[in-house]
Amino acid sequence: MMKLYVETKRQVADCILFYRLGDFYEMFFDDAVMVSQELGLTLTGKECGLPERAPMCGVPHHAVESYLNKLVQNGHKVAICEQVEDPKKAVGLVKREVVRIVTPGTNLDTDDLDASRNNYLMCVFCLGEKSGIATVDITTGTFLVTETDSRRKLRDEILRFSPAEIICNDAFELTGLNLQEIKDQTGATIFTLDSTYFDDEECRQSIKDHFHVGNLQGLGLADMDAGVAATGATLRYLTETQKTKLENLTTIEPYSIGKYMVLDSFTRRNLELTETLREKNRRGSLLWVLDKTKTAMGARLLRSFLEQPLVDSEEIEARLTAVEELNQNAITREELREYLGPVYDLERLISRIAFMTANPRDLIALKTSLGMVPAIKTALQEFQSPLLSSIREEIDPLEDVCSLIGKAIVDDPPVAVREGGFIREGYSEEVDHLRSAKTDGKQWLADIEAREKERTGIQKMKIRYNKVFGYYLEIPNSYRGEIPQDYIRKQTLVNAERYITPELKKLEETILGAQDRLVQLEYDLFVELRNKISDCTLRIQQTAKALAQTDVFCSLAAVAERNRYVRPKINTRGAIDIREGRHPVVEQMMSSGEFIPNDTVLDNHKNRVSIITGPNMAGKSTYMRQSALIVLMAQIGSFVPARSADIGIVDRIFTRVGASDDLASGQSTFMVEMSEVANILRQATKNSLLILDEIGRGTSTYDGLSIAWAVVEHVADTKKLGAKTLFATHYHELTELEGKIPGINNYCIAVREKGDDIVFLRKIVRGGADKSYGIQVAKLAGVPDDVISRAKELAAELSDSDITEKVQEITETDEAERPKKKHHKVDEVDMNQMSLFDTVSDADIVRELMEIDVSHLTPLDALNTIYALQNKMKNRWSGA
Ligand SMILES: Nc1ncnc2c1ncn2[C@@H]1O[C@H](COP(=O)(O)OP(=O)(O)OP(=O)(O)O)[C@@H](O)[C@H]1O
Repeated sequence: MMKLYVETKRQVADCILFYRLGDFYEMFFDDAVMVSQELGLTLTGKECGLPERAPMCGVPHHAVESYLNKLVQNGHKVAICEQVEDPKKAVGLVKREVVRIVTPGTNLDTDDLDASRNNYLMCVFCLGEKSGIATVDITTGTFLVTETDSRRKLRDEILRFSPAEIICNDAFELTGLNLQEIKDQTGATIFTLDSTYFDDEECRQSIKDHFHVGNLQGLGLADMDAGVAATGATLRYLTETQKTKLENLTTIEPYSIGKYMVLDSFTRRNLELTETLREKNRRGSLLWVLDKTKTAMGARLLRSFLEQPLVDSEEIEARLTAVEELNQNAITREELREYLGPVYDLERLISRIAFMTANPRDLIALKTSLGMVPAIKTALQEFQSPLLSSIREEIDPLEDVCSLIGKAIVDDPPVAVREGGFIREGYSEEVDHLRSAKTDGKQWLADIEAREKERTGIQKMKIRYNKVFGYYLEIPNSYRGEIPQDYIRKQTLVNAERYITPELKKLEETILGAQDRLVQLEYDLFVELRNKISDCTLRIQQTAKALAQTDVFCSLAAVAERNRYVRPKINTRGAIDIREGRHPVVEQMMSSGEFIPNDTVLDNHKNRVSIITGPNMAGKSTYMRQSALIVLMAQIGSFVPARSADIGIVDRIFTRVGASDDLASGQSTFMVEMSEVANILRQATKNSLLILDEIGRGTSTYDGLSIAWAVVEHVADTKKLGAKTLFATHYHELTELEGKIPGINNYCIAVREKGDDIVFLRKIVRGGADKSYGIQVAKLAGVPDDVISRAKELAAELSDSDITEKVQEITETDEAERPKKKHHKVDEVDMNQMSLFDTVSDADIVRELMEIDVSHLTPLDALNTIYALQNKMKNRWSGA
């Protein structure tokens, strides 16, 4: 046995080998040591003909999937070796072979996967500057392919898909991409394949064979040499690991990277698109606000919308029109959402069917889901927009498949296909007969006994059973002369004789073999049915896709209605004009008070760069992120949180927000900040939107200010970059640039001084703030009083020698040429806003206090809320 094991292990040297022996899967040698360490299993030894016993550990076969999943999640490949029938030998003879290889990107055990995200395997083929990227999710049948000439875009694509596994040629490691960063950010395991996987001719042939086409033109792959290599290698890798036909990969979708807005991983993270920056929670992300989908397919599609906003105005408008129609016809939309409720994950179900791992319950889930499809298709008739009409066209009611399952499988079947008991009565005569044999057998025997008594007149005959003869007729010796000729004598006892008849033996066979035959027959019928459904994979996949889209657009429309979003206008002039915009997440997370809306005006001319100043905690970051999120939402086809919004399409959004240490890569906070800045300045175009928050704060004041200054000059200069930019800073000196460089405007977030304290007004106004109020905010945060007083003393001393003078030297220009700077005394701004605070009553304040959901407040929000309430109270009593 050990010899066979060692031979098998040699074939799958890069895998952990799970070797089935009886009811256990066993591992030996290094595999055993590694698995025992990673899974905490006991390590024992086995005689192997060597002086030392072979290290060994094992897992019971019924629990193998969970052990296997853990290993795969840890980045291992696992090969399963089992006994299979040997077609070359006589029936019943078996051989051992590897039946399946499970890897992180090819794990089919969907129960252990997050339904709201894809499990991608990505194949990267690099040749010179070019890379072909094939991305596949075998649990859903998604298969995408693209090419790029840019390393940066390759990295962005990898990070965008966040694959569980990357397979590549050896040139990938030479691309200069930071593989550790890729592994850290995606959690992907990277395996390098040998060059034979990427052989051009073989790749072309395997693609043609798989998709049953004569040439690659029809698949859209004709001009994609690198894409073809990546696709061909993917098909070979999947065939080798799955050891079966890849029936659910029915289509391949070539796409161009330029079709989508570029969002690098920092931006996705900083804007908290799918999870929050710190806790990595879904709650608090944009996805959390927008995802009111009813199906797992819809949830996955919406996530991919967020990760790849569009740049084509027609496509964006088409989505917006669909959302608008669903928004206006709320009754039918809610009807649709109700119909979508019972729809299971059709994409994953059909993959399980194609890979022959689906059980009877999966088929019932499919039937339940398909049962909703005709109603969804009918409801969609109410909508006329081109996108919703084409979605309706794509939906196949699949009534044939639904009724086939309905006729064949009972409504509440057992999970295990080997237990039987799931074929519906009336579907197969034989099944019905075998079932009756089990339950009606006794009656059949009684009927025979009665009939034979009648026929022979032997009233004392009895049908009995023993293990030696099975069923027999026992007749007392006194009737010996009346025994019919067709009775076959089997045994003579002292007082009686035992007989059998052909009829009795046949019945015995039926009764005794019924259970085994029934289970086998039900299994065969199930496999036949599963294969029939598998033939409909493409139809089911197309319908699933259409249902996922319906779900996403309904969700966007429902969220728009619930949160009072408006349809944005889309323009290609590059002008962004958001009136009374709100932060989609912060406004949902607020447990008390109202979110204060703000305007954003940016264009490619007079309003290119906004320098935003204001105290800490004033709301600068919130304002900048909300502007970026509104642009992004518009470009995925969503309504936006604003009174009105005119959005000039941007090709990229870049953010540099806050300080983030990257200790793992040995980089300091400032180093990380500067590499992000460098990346932005190199990658951004004049059609990009830049969100730069406190550039340069991670170093000394002079250096920081100089860097921030130079960056502003660079982004504002149309000869250099000229990108639309929101730039928040505590360097008030930067406000000097307004009027000096065209396109730069100062804004500040207003606060009001109240004695020694400040009131946050959250309103953005033109002009620069003239004070930073850092000490007041420190006081708010609970810094001890003596430290605060000392800080005030020092601030008074330092103000005389502050760097403003220095800056004025640098910026010395003809004052007459400069437009008058609009420095606001914050006390003067927005008095309307302030009166809001002054007119509340005690009862209002108490009510507001009572309504606070303390369990959902962060400490900072709590502090803010208490402070706001306290101020209202102070205002009231000082006014009284
Ligand atoms: N428009 C608004 N309406 C209501 N609350 C707001 C608004 N803007 C911001 N806030 C609240 O103020 C808090 C602080 O905002 P934010 O972090 O944007 O301030 P900041 O000016 O960037 O601070 P810092 O300079 O210290 O980074 C937010 O957590 C949010 O709860």
